Amino acid sequence: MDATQEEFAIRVRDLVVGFGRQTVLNQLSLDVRRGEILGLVGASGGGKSVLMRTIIGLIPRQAGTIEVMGQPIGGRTEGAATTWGILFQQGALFSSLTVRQNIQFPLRENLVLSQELMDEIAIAKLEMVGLRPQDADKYPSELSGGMTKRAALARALALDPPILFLDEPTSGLDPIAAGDFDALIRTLQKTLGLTVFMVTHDLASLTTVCDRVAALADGRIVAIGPMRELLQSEHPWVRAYFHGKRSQMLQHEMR
Ligand SMILES: Nc1ncnc2c1ncn2[C@@H]1O[C@H](COP(=O)(O)OP(=O)(O)OP(=O)(O)O)[C@@H](O)[C@H]1O
Repeated sequence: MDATQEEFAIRVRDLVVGFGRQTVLNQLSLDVRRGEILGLVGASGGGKSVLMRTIIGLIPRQAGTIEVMGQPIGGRTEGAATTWGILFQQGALFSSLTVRQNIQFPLRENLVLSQELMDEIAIAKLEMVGLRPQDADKYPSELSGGMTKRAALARALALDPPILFLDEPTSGLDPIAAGDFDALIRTLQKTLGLTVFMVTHDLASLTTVCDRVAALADGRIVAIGPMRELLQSEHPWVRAYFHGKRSQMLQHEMR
């Protein structure tokens, strides 16, 4: 592995993705450094989820290259979605399975382990995300929003992935639960050395946990850097996003 491969967890070059006549990502390039938490912002419908799903290998691309942990991602990467840690915005857990069974799902799909070992792993992952062992037997309908996110995170961590992909992880949580979840992500990133790729609209998350923020507009990354640099960006969409009335109000509150 050369030095560049060691430095970057994800490298995207000249990526083109579209559906029918619509081009969603147009010659997009992006580097995610190993061990960083990168926040991705962009207009609604701008292509954030499409970018994440294309990197994971769930959506085919029309052009460009993608490397994850030094490995080129093919047009159709099978299995990546189960071996990397992914927290989708919706459909986080299988409703007919208990929390324990949900966490064990990727283990069963990818490994051959004894039930005893799988039970031990499930409890260890639950503790890692701040849930109690007795939560293992609950069904998703018996969990609060915050607990659901944590259980989904435990499942995402089941196979000890080097990268976590999070799609709006704090959406639907109250500010306290969202803050707790951000703190958890930060702790996991530090203790496990994870790289985190996070799509979010949450200004508090962007400010408090992201090492860098990338802004997606017109199908490309138009600005990338620490939040203080993004706030200085001259790009019209980035300015409108961070200096619009709502953002200003929040930033003022956060001071
Ligand atoms: N499977 C698909 N087939 C056709 N069009 C799609 C598909 N997935 C996404 N799109 C289109 O691609 C565009 C980008 O969608 P995407 O979900 O990535 O937006 P987003 O930036 O994540 O938005 P939001 O912040 O609202 O979640 C939209 O116009 C959407 O309709």
